[in-house]
Amino acid sequence: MEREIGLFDLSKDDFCVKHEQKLKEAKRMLRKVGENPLEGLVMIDNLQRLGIDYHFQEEIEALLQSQYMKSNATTLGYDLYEVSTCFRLLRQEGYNVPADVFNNFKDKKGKFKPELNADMRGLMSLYEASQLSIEGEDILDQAADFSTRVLNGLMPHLSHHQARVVSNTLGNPHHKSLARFMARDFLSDYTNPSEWENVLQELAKMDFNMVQFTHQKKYFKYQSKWWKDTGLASELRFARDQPLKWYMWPMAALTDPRFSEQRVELTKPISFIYLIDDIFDVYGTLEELTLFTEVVNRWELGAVEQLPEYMKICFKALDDITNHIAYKVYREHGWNPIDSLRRTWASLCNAFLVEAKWFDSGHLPKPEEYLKNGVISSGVHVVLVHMFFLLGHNITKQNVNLVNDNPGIVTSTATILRLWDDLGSAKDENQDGKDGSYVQCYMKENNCSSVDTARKQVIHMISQAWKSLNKECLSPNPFSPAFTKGSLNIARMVPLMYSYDDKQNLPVLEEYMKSMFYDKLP
Ligand SMILES: CC(C)=CCC/C(C)=C/COP(=O)(O)OP(=O)(O)O
Repeated sequence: MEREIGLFDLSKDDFCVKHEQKLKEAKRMLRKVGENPLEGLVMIDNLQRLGIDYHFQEEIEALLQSQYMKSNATTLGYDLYEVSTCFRLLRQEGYNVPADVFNNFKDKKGKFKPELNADMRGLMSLYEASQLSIEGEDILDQAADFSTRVLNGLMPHLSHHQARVVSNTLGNPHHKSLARFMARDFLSDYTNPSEWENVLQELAKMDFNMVQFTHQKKYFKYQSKWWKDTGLASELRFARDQPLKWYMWPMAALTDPRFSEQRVELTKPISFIYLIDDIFDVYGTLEELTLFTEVVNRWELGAVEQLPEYMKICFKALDDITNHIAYKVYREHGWNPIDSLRRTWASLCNAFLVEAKWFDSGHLPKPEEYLKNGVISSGVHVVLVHMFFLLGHNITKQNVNLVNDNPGIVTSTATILRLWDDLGSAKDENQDGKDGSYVQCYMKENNCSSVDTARKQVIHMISQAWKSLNKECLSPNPFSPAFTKGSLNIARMVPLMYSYDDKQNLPVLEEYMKSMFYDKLP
Protein backbone atom coordinates (compact mmCIF):
# COMPACT_ATOMS: atom_id res chain seq x y z
CA MET A 1 0.00 0.00 0.00
CA GLU A 2 2.87 2.36 0.86
CA ARG A 3 4.32 1.87 -2.59
CA GLU A 4 0.93 2.45 -4.22
CA ILE A 5 0.60 5.81 -2.50
CA GLY A 6 4.18 6.45 -3.53
CA LEU A 7 5.21 8.17 -0.34
CA PHE A 8 8.37 6.22 0.19
CA ASP A 9 11.07 5.84 -2.42
CA LEU A 10 12.53 3.20 -0.11
CA SER A 11 10.71 0.24 1.38
CA LYS A 12 9.03 1.14 4.65
CA ASP A 13 11.63 -0.77 6.72
CA ASP A 14 14.59 0.87 4.96
CA PHE A 15 12.95 4.25 5.42
CA CYS A 16 12.53 3.67 9.17
CA VAL A 17 16.17 2.57 9.54
CA LYS A 18 17.37 5.67 7.69
CA HIS A 19 15.11 7.90 9.78
CA GLU A 20 16.42 6.33 12.99
CA GLN A 21 20.03 6.87 11.90
CA LYS A 22 19.36 10.51 11.05
CA LEU A 23 17.68 11.03 14.39
CA LYS A 24 20.69 9.61 16.23
CA GLU A 25 23.00 11.85 14.22
CA ALA A 26 20.89 14.91 15.07
CA LYS A 27 20.94 14.00 18.78
CA ARG A 28 24.73 13.72 18.69
CA MET A 29 24.89 17.13 17.03
CA LEU A 30 22.58 18.68 19.61
CA ARG A 31 24.83 17.42 22.42
CA LYS A 32 27.88 18.87 20.67
CA VAL A 33 26.29 22.17 19.63
CA GLY A 34 24.65 22.53 23.06
CA GLU A 35 28.09 22.89 24.65
CA ASN A 36 27.84 26.47 23.46
CA PRO A 37 24.57 27.46 25.19
CA LEU A 38 23.61 30.19 22.75
CA GLU A 39 24.19 28.05 19.71
CA GLY A 40 22.22 25.33 21.51
CA LEU A 41 19.28 27.74 21.77
CA VAL A 42 19.46 28.49 18.06
CA MET A 43 19.38 24.78 17.34
CA ILE A 44 16.34 24.31 19.62
CA ASP A 45 14.61 27.12 17.75
CA ASN A 46 15.34 25.32 14.47
CA LEU A 47 14.04 22.00 15.83
CA GLN A 48 10.79 23.68 16.83
CA ARG A 49 10.38 25.53 13.57
CA LEU A 50 10.93 22.33 11.62
CA GLY A 51 8.27 20.59 13.73
CA ILE A 52 10.67 17.86 14.90
CA ASP A 53 11.22 19.00 18.49
CA TYR A 54 8.99 16.20 19.78
CA HIS A 55 11.89 13.77 19.23
CA PHE A 56 14.17 15.83 21.47
CA GLN A 57 12.04 16.75 24.48
CA GLU A 58 14.47 15.50 27.14
CA GLU A 59 17.52 17.09 25.51
CA ILE A 60 15.66 20.39 25.03
CA GLU A 61 14.51 20.44 28.65
CA ALA A 62 18.04 19.80 29.92
CA LEU A 63 19.51 22.55 27.75
CA LEU A 64 16.84 25.08 28.70
CA GLN A 65 17.16 24.19 32.36
CA SER A 66 20.87 24.93 32.33
CA GLN A 67 20.26 28.11 30.34
CA TYR A 68 17.63 29.18 32.89
CA MET A 69 20.15 28.75 35.71
CA LYS A 70 22.37 31.20 33.89
CA SER A 71 19.55 33.40 32.68
CA ASN A 72 20.60 36.37 34.81
CA ALA A 73 23.58 36.47 32.53
CA THR A 74 21.30 36.99 29.54
CA THR A 75 20.44 40.47 30.70
CA LEU A 76 24.03 41.66 30.48
CA GLY A 77 26.37 41.65 27.56
CA TYR A 78 24.17 39.72 25.16
CA ASP A 79 22.68 41.20 22.04
CA LEU A 80 19.02 41.69 21.16
CA TYR A 81 18.78 38.49 19.14
CA GLU A 82 20.28 36.38 21.93
CA VAL A 83 18.19 37.86 24.74
CA SER A 84 14.96 37.72 22.72
CA THR A 85 15.51 34.13 21.60
CA CYS A 86 16.45 33.02 25.10
CA PHE A 87 13.42 34.83 26.55
CA ARG A 88 11.04 33.21 24.06
CA LEU A 89 12.38 29.68 24.34
CA LEU A 90 12.37 29.75 28.13
CA ARG A 91 8.95 31.35 28.46
CA GLN A 92 7.49 28.95 25.91
CA GLU A 93 8.52 26.06 28.16
CA GLY A 94 6.90 27.68 31.20
CA TYR A 95 9.97 29.25 32.83
CA ASN A 96 9.33 32.43 34.73
CA VAL A 97 11.30 35.02 32.75
CA PRO A 98 10.33 38.63 33.42
CA ALA A 99 9.79 40.91 30.45
CA ASP A 100 12.05 43.55 31.96
CA VAL A 101 15.06 41.73 30.44
CA PHE A 102 14.33 44.09 27.54
CA ASN A 103 14.91 47.24 29.61
CA ASN A 104 18.61 46.99 28.72
CA PHE A 105 17.68 47.84 25.15
CA LYS A 106 15.95 51.08 26.04
CA ASP A 107 17.46 54.54 26.26
CA LYS A 108 17.07 57.07 29.06
CA LYS A 109 13.78 58.28 27.64
CA GLY A 110 12.36 54.75 27.91
CA LYS A 111 12.38 54.17 24.15
CA PHE A 112 14.03 51.29 22.33
CA LYS A 113 17.52 52.47 21.34
CA PRO A 114 17.83 53.83 17.79
CA GLU A 115 21.01 51.81 17.16
CA LEU A 116 18.81 48.68 17.12
CA ASN A 117 17.16 49.93 13.95
CA ALA A 118 19.66 48.17 11.70
CA ASP A 119 19.63 44.85 13.57
CA MET A 120 17.18 42.93 11.39
CA ARG A 121 17.80 39.55 13.03
CA GLY A 122 17.48 41.02 16.52
CA LEU A 123 14.29 42.88 15.63
CA MET A 124 12.67 39.77 14.18
CA SER A 125 13.54 37.88 17.34
CA LEU A 126 12.20 40.73 19.49
CA TYR A 127 8.94 40.66 17.52
CA GLU A 128 8.72 36.88 18.02
CA ALA A 129 9.33 37.32 21.77
CA SER A 130 6.63 40.00 22.05
CA GLN A 131 3.99 37.46 20.96
CA LEU A 132 4.31 35.67 24.29
CA SER A 133 3.06 38.63 26.27
CA ILE A 134 0.48 38.56 29.01
CA GLU A 135 -1.85 41.32 30.17
CA GLY A 136 0.01 44.28 31.70
CA GLU A 137 3.39 43.68 30.08
CA ASP A 138 3.58 47.08 28.41
CA ILE A 139 7.21 46.62 27.47
CA LEU A 140 6.26 43.71 25.22
CA ASP A 141 3.52 45.79 23.56
CA GLN A 142 6.11 48.48 22.93
CA ALA A 143 8.52 45.82 21.63
CA ALA A 144 5.86 44.60 19.18
CA ASP A 145 5.11 48.15 17.94
CA PHE A 146 8.78 49.11 17.70
CA SER A 147 9.92 45.96 15.86
CA THR A 148 6.92 46.01 13.49
CA ARG A 149 7.47 49.67 12.61
CA VAL A 150 11.24 49.37 12.07
CA LEU A 151 11.02 46.09 10.15
CA ASN A 152 8.35 47.50 7.84
CA GLY A 153 10.59 50.52 7.29
CA LEU A 154 13.54 48.27 6.40
CA MET A 155 11.53 46.25 3.90
CA PRO A 156 12.13 48.40 0.76
CA HIS A 157 15.90 48.17 1.32
CA LEU A 158 16.06 44.40 1.62
CA SER A 159 16.78 41.74 -0.97
CA HIS A 160 13.79 39.78 -2.25
CA HIS A 161 14.74 36.82 -0.04
CA GLN A 162 15.21 38.92 3.11
CA ALA A 163 11.96 40.80 2.54
CA ARG A 164 10.13 37.49 2.24
CA VAL A 165 11.61 36.26 5.52
CA VAL A 166 10.71 39.50 7.34
CA SER A 167 7.18 39.64 6.01
CA ASN A 168 6.68 35.97 6.88
CA THR A 169 7.85 36.66 10.45
CA LEU A 170 5.50 39.62 10.84
CA GLY A 171 2.54 37.79 9.31
CA ASN A 172 3.13 34.39 10.92
CA PRO A 173 5.05 34.71 14.18
CA HIS A 174 6.16 31.33 15.46
CA HIS A 175 4.12 31.43 18.69
CA LYS A 176 0.84 32.05 16.85
CA SER A 177 1.45 29.73 13.90
CA LEU A 178 1.30 26.00 13.28
CA ALA A 179 4.94 24.93 13.19
CA ARG A 180 4.56 22.01 10.82
CA PHE A 181 2.66 24.14 8.32
CA MET A 182 5.39 26.80 8.43
CA ALA A 183 8.19 24.20 8.22
CA ARG A 184 8.07 24.10 4.41
CA ASP A 185 8.84 27.82 4.19
CA PHE A 186 11.44 27.59 6.90
CA LEU A 187 13.24 24.81 5.02
CA SER A 188 13.44 26.94 1.91
CA ASP A 189 14.88 29.86 3.91
CA TYR A 190 18.21 28.18 4.69
CA THR A 191 21.10 29.79 2.87
CA ASN A 192 24.55 28.17 3.29
CA PRO A 193 23.39 25.66 5.90
CA SER A 194 25.93 24.58 8.54
CA GLU A 195 26.68 20.91 9.23
CA TRP A 196 23.98 20.58 11.89
CA GLU A 197 21.48 22.54 9.81
CA ASN A 198 22.00 20.06 6.99
CA VAL A 199 21.30 17.14 9.29
CA LEU A 200 18.15 18.80 10.66
CA GLN A 201 16.90 19.57 7.17
CA GLU A 202 17.25 15.97 6.08
CA LEU A 203 15.60 14.69 9.24
CA ALA A 204 12.78 17.22 8.93
CA LYS A 205 12.00 16.19 5.35
CA MET A 206 11.88 12.51 6.25
CA ASP A 207 9.80 13.25 9.31
CA PHE A 208 7.37 15.45 7.44
CA ASN A 209 6.73 12.80 4.79
CA MET A 210 6.37 10.10 7.41
CA VAL A 211 3.86 12.12 9.44
CA GLN A 212 1.97 13.01 6.26
CA PHE A 213 1.74 9.35 5.36
CA THR A 214 0.44 8.47 8.85
CA HIS A 215 -2.29 11.10 8.52
CA GLN A 216 -3.35 9.84 5.10
CA LYS A 217 -3.45 6.27 6.28
CA LYS A 218 -5.44 7.03 9.44
CA TYR A 219 -7.80 9.35 7.67
CA PHE A 220 -8.75 6.98 4.87
CA LYS A 221 -8.68 3.81 6.95
CA TYR A 222 -10.62 5.07 9.96
CA GLN A 223 -11.95 8.59 9.68
CA SER A 224 -13.54 8.72 6.28
CA LYS A 225 -14.77 5.14 6.73
CA TRP A 226 -16.38 5.99 10.09
CA TRP A 227 -18.14 8.99 8.57
CA LYS A 228 -19.45 6.94 5.62
CA ASP A 229 -20.62 4.18 7.97
CA THR A 230 -22.67 6.62 10.06
CA GLY A 231 -24.72 7.35 6.92
CA LEU A 232 -25.31 10.85 8.29
CA ALA A 233 -24.27 12.64 5.10
CA SER A 234 -27.15 11.02 3.20
CA GLU A 235 -29.64 11.16 6.09
CA LEU A 236 -29.05 14.86 6.81
CA ARG A 237 -28.62 16.26 3.34
CA PHE A 238 -28.91 19.88 4.41
CA ALA A 239 -25.79 19.63 6.59
CA ARG A 240 -22.15 20.15 5.65
CA ASP A 241 -20.31 17.05 4.58
CA GLN A 242 -16.62 17.94 5.00
CA PRO A 243 -14.90 15.15 6.95
CA LEU A 244 -11.42 16.09 5.73
CA LYS A 245 -11.83 19.68 6.94
CA TRP A 246 -13.04 18.39 10.30
CA TYR A 247 -10.00 16.10 10.59
CA MET A 248 -7.76 19.16 10.11
CA TRP A 249 -8.62 20.41 13.63
CA PRO A 250 -7.23 17.42 15.56
CA MET A 251 -4.39 17.11 13.07
CA ALA A 252 -3.36 20.66 13.92
CA ALA A 253 -4.05 20.33 17.65
CA LEU A 254 -2.37 17.03 18.46
CA THR A 255 0.80 17.14 16.39
CA ASP A 256 2.72 14.33 18.03
CA PRO A 257 2.35 11.38 15.64
CA ARG A 258 1.85 9.08 18.63
CA PHE A 259 -1.60 10.61 19.27
CA SER A 260 -3.14 9.15 16.13
CA GLU A 261 -5.91 7.32 17.99
CA GLN A 262 -6.84 10.49 19.89
CA ARG A 263 -6.99 12.43 16.61
CA VAL A 264 -9.33 9.87 15.08
CA GLU A 265 -11.65 9.95 18.12
CA LEU A 266 -11.58 13.72 18.47
CA THR A 267 -12.74 14.20 14.89
CA LYS A 268 -16.03 12.52 15.83
CA PRO A 269 -17.32 15.17 18.28
CA ILE A 270 -15.99 17.87 15.95
CA SER A 271 -18.09 16.43 13.09
CA PHE A 272 -21.14 16.62 15.37
CA ILE A 273 -20.46 20.25 16.29
CA TYR A 274 -20.70 21.12 12.58
CA LEU A 275 -23.72 18.89 12.07
CA ILE A 276 -25.67 20.25 15.03
CA ASP A 277 -24.61 23.79 14.15
CA ASP A 278 -26.24 23.28 10.75
CA ILE A 279 -29.39 21.86 12.33
CA PHE A 280 -29.66 25.04 14.39
CA ASP A 281 -28.49 27.56 11.77
CA VAL A 282 -29.99 26.17 8.61
CA TYR A 283 -32.73 23.60 9.06
CA GLY A 284 -34.57 23.22 12.37
CA THR A 285 -37.62 25.21 13.39
CA LEU A 286 -37.46 26.94 16.76
CA GLU A 287 -39.93 24.42 18.18
CA GLU A 288 -37.83 21.47 16.98
CA LEU A 289 -34.63 23.06 18.26
CA THR A 290 -36.18 23.56 21.69
CA LEU A 291 -37.21 19.88 21.80
CA PHE A 292 -33.77 18.75 20.66
CA THR A 293 -32.07 20.87 23.33
CA GLU A 294 -34.35 19.40 26.00
CA VAL A 295 -33.51 15.87 24.88
CA VAL A 296 -29.77 16.56 24.96
CA ASN A 297 -30.11 18.08 28.44
CA ARG A 298 -32.04 15.08 29.76
CA TRP A 299 -30.13 12.54 27.67
CA GLU A 300 -32.82 9.88 27.94
CA LEU A 301 -33.26 7.68 24.95
CA GLY A 302 -37.00 7.43 25.77
CA ALA A 303 -37.38 11.17 25.23
CA VAL A 304 -36.10 10.83 21.67
CA GLU A 305 -39.45 9.61 20.37
CA GLN A 306 -40.92 13.12 20.36
CA LEU A 307 -38.22 14.37 17.97
CA PRO A 308 -38.60 14.59 14.18
CA GLU A 309 -36.89 11.74 12.34
CA TYR A 310 -33.73 13.67 11.28
CA MET A 311 -33.11 14.76 14.88
CA LYS A 312 -33.65 11.22 16.17
CA ILE A 313 -30.98 9.97 13.78
CA CYS A 314 -28.60 12.71 14.86
CA PHE A 315 -29.15 12.22 18.59
CA LYS A 316 -28.79 8.43 18.38
CA ALA A 317 -25.51 8.80 16.49
CA LEU A 318 -24.33 11.38 19.03
CA ASP A 319 -25.23 8.98 21.85
CA ASP A 320 -23.24 6.23 20.08
CA ILE A 321 -20.02 8.23 19.77
CA THR A 322 -20.34 9.59 23.29
CA ASN A 323 -20.73 6.09 24.76
CA HIS A 324 -17.93 4.80 22.57
CA ILE A 325 -15.50 7.54 23.67
CA ALA A 326 -16.52 7.27 27.34
CA TYR A 327 -15.93 3.51 27.27
CA LYS A 328 -12.54 3.97 25.62
CA VAL A 329 -11.46 6.56 28.18
CA TYR A 330 -12.67 4.36 31.04
CA ARG A 331 -10.82 1.32 29.67
CA GLU A 332 -7.58 3.22 29.10
CA HIS A 333 -7.50 5.71 31.95
CA GLY A 334 -9.88 4.29 34.57
CA TRP A 335 -12.27 7.27 34.60
CA ASN A 336 -15.78 7.28 33.15
CA PRO A 337 -16.26 10.72 31.61
CA ILE A 338 -19.83 10.22 30.42
CA ASP A 339 -21.33 12.95 32.65
CA SER A 340 -18.74 15.52 31.54
CA LEU A 341 -19.26 14.64 27.88
CA ARG A 342 -23.06 14.83 28.07
CA ARG A 343 -22.91 18.09 30.01
CA THR A 344 -20.70 19.78 27.44
CA TRP A 345 -23.10 18.78 24.64
CA ALA A 346 -26.01 20.15 26.66
CA SER A 347 -24.31 23.49 27.19
CA LEU A 348 -23.44 23.70 23.48
CA CYS A 349 -27.09 23.12 22.51
CA ASN A 350 -28.29 25.57 25.16
CA ALA A 351 -26.02 28.23 23.66
CA PHE A 352 -27.10 27.39 20.09
CA LEU A 353 -30.72 27.71 21.21
CA VAL A 354 -30.11 31.13 22.75
CA GLU A 355 -28.71 32.27 19.38
CA ALA A 356 -31.63 30.74 17.50
CA LYS A 357 -34.08 32.63 19.74
CA TRP A 358 -32.22 35.90 19.24
CA PHE A 359 -32.34 35.40 15.51
CA ASP A 360 -35.99 34.39 15.52
CA SER A 361 -37.05 37.44 17.53
CA GLY A 362 -34.75 39.86 15.68
CA HIS A 363 -33.26 40.84 19.05
CA LEU A 364 -29.59 41.89 19.04
CA PRO A 365 -28.08 41.34 22.48
CA LYS A 366 -25.47 43.55 24.09
CA PRO A 367 -21.98 42.66 22.87
CA GLU A 368 -20.89 41.26 26.28
CA GLU A 369 -23.99 39.07 26.49
CA TYR A 370 -23.49 37.88 22.91
CA LEU A 371 -19.82 37.02 23.55
CA LYS A 372 -20.50 35.18 26.80
CA ASN A 373 -22.88 32.90 24.94
CA GLY A 374 -20.70 32.86 21.81
CA VAL A 375 -17.77 31.47 23.77
CA ILE A 376 -19.89 28.39 24.52
CA SER A 377 -21.43 28.17 21.04
CA SER A 378 -17.88 28.15 19.56
CA GLY A 379 -17.77 24.43 20.42
CA VAL A 380 -14.31 24.81 21.95
CA HIS A 381 -15.48 23.49 25.32
CA VAL A 382 -16.84 20.36 23.67
CA VAL A 383 -13.55 19.85 21.84
CA LEU A 384 -11.24 20.49 24.79
CA VAL A 385 -13.27 18.39 27.23
CA HIS A 386 -13.03 15.46 24.81
CA MET A 387 -9.34 16.17 24.24
CA PHE A 388 -8.68 16.24 27.98
CA PHE A 389 -10.22 12.80 28.50
CA LEU A 390 -8.83 11.23 25.34
CA LEU A 391 -5.31 12.28 26.28
CA GLY A 392 -5.97 10.91 29.75
CA HIS A 393 -3.32 13.05 31.43
CA ASN A 394 -3.76 14.35 35.00
CA ILE A 395 -7.32 13.03 35.36
CA THR A 396 -8.21 13.78 38.98
CA LYS A 397 -11.55 14.77 40.53
CA GLN A 398 -10.28 18.31 40.95
CA ASN A 399 -9.11 18.62 37.35
CA VAL A 400 -12.32 17.08 36.02
CA ASN A 401 -14.35 19.69 37.97
CA LEU A 402 -12.07 22.36 36.58
CA VAL A 403 -12.36 21.24 32.98
CA ASN A 404 -16.16 20.83 33.29
CA ASP A 405 -16.40 24.39 34.45
CA ASN A 406 -14.95 26.29 31.47
CA PRO A 407 -11.50 27.17 32.85
CA GLY A 408 -9.52 30.14 31.49
CA ILE A 409 -7.59 28.02 28.98
CA VAL A 410 -10.92 27.00 27.39
CA THR A 411 -12.60 30.41 27.46
CA SER A 412 -9.59 32.25 25.99
CA THR A 413 -9.24 29.74 23.15
CA ALA A 414 -13.00 29.94 22.60
CA THR A 415 -12.96 33.76 22.57
CA ILE A 416 -10.31 33.70 19.84
CA LEU A 417 -12.41 31.30 17.76
CA ARG A 418 -15.71 33.12 18.28
CA LEU A 419 -14.27 36.53 17.37
CA TRP A 420 -12.39 35.26 14.29
CA ASP A 421 -15.51 33.41 13.16
CA ASP A 422 -17.50 36.62 13.47
CA LEU A 423 -14.88 38.67 11.63
CA GLY A 424 -15.23 36.27 8.71
CA SER A 425 -18.99 36.38 8.56
CA ALA A 426 -19.03 40.16 8.95
CA LYS A 427 -16.96 40.71 5.83
CA ASP A 428 -19.91 41.99 3.97
CA GLU A 429 -22.57 43.74 5.94
CA ASN A 430 -25.27 41.35 4.80
CA GLN A 431 -25.07 38.51 7.26
CA ASP A 432 -26.14 35.34 5.57
CA GLY A 433 -25.63 33.12 8.63
CA LYS A 434 -28.52 32.86 11.03
CA ASP A 435 -26.47 33.31 14.15
CA GLY A 436 -25.54 37.00 14.34
CA SER A 437 -22.07 38.29 15.04
CA TYR A 438 -20.14 40.26 17.63
CA VAL A 439 -19.44 42.91 14.98
CA GLN A 440 -23.18 43.55 14.54
CA CYS A 441 -23.82 43.72 18.28
CA TYR A 442 -20.86 46.07 18.80
CA MET A 443 -22.01 48.40 16.02
CA LYS A 444 -25.51 48.64 17.42
CA GLU A 445 -24.42 49.16 21.02
CA ASN A 446 -21.88 51.86 20.12
CA ASN A 447 -23.91 53.59 17.40
CA CYS A 448 -21.02 52.78 15.11
CA SER A 449 -21.73 52.92 11.39
CA SER A 450 -18.34 51.69 10.21
CA VAL A 451 -17.72 47.95 9.86
CA ASP A 452 -13.99 48.74 9.75
CA THR A 453 -14.04 50.39 13.17
CA ALA A 454 -15.93 47.45 14.64
CA ARG A 455 -13.52 45.00 13.02
CA LYS A 456 -10.54 46.89 14.50
CA GLN A 457 -12.12 46.54 17.93
CA VAL A 458 -12.57 42.80 17.36
CA ILE A 459 -8.93 42.43 16.24
CA HIS A 460 -7.85 44.21 19.44
CA MET A 461 -10.01 41.85 21.50
CA ILE A 462 -8.45 38.85 19.77
CA SER A 463 -4.98 40.03 20.79
CA GLN A 464 -6.23 40.50 24.37
CA ALA A 465 -7.62 36.95 24.33
CA TRP A 466 -4.20 35.71 23.17
CA LYS A 467 -2.64 37.41 26.20
CA SER A 468 -5.05 35.53 28.48
CA LEU A 469 -4.31 32.28 26.68
CA ASN A 470 -0.57 32.94 27.10
CA LYS A 471 -1.08 33.49 30.80
CA GLU A 472 -2.97 30.20 31.11
CA CYS A 473 -0.49 28.16 29.08
CA LEU A 474 2.87 29.70 29.95
CA SER A 475 2.49 29.81 33.72
CA PRO A 476 2.12 26.76 35.99
CA ASN A 477 -1.23 25.06 35.38
CA PRO A 478 -2.80 21.69 36.20
CA PHE A 479 -2.92 20.51 32.60
CA SER A 480 -0.40 18.40 30.72
CA PRO A 481 1.95 19.92 28.11
CA ALA A 482 0.08 18.00 25.39
CA PHE A 483 -3.23 19.53 26.49
CA THR A 484 -1.92 23.11 26.72
CA LYS A 485 -0.17 22.71 23.37
CA GLY A 486 -3.38 21.28 21.93
CA SER A 487 -5.32 24.34 23.11
CA LEU A 488 -2.71 26.72 21.71
CA ASN A 489 -2.81 24.82 18.43
CA ILE A 490 -6.60 25.15 18.21
CA ALA A 491 -6.12 28.93 18.59
CA ARG A 492 -3.36 28.84 15.96
CA MET A 493 -5.62 26.94 13.57
CA VAL A 494 -8.46 29.45 13.86
CA PRO A 495 -7.20 32.00 11.28
CA LEU A 496 -6.83 29.23 8.70
CA MET A 497 -10.41 28.10 9.32
CA TYR A 498 -11.94 31.56 9.10
CA SER A 499 -9.91 33.54 6.53
CA TYR A 500 -12.50 33.60 3.75
CA ASP A 501 -11.74 35.22 0.41
CA ASP A 502 -14.28 37.13 -1.66
CA LYS A 503 -15.59 33.90 -3.17
CA GLN A 504 -16.24 32.45 0.29
CA ASN A 505 -13.34 30.01 -0.16
CA LEU A 506 -10.70 29.32 2.47
CA PRO A 507 -7.43 29.59 0.49
CA VAL A 508 -5.07 29.26 3.48
CA LEU A 509 -6.90 26.20 4.75
CA GLU A 510 -6.74 24.68 1.27
CA GLU A 511 -3.00 25.32 1.17
CA TYR A 512 -2.68 23.74 4.62
CA MET A 513 -4.59 20.62 3.54
CA LYS A 514 -2.47 20.30 0.42
CA SER A 515 0.74 20.77 2.32
CA MET A 516 -0.06 18.52 5.27
CA PHE A 517 -1.92 15.86 3.40
CA TYR A 518 -0.89 15.61 -0.23
CA ASP A 519 2.31 17.41 -1.27
CA LYS A 520 5.34 15.36 -0.40
CA LEU A 521 8.54 17.24 0.53
CA PRO A 522 11.22 16.63 -2.12
C1 LIG B 1 -12.46 23.00 16.96
C2 LIG B 1 -13.82 23.51 16.96
C3 LIG B 1 -14.23 24.25 18.13
C4 LIG B 1 -14.62 23.30 15.90
C5 LIG B 1 -15.98 23.78 15.72
C6 LIG B 1 -16.05 25.11 15.05
C7 LIG B 1 -17.45 25.61 14.79
C8 LIG B 1 -18.01 26.68 15.66
C9 LIG B 1 -18.17 25.13 13.79
C10 LIG B 1 -19.50 25.65 13.45
O1 LIG B 1 -19.57 26.10 12.16
P1 LIG B 1 -19.02 27.53 11.66
O2 LIG B 1 -17.54 27.48 11.70
O3 LIG B 1 -19.64 27.79 10.34
O4 LIG B 1 -19.50 28.52 12.76
P2 LIG B 1 -20.78 29.48 12.80
O5 LIG B 1 -21.94 28.67 12.40
O6 LIG B 1 -20.81 29.91 14.24
O7 LIG B 1 -20.47 30.61 11.87
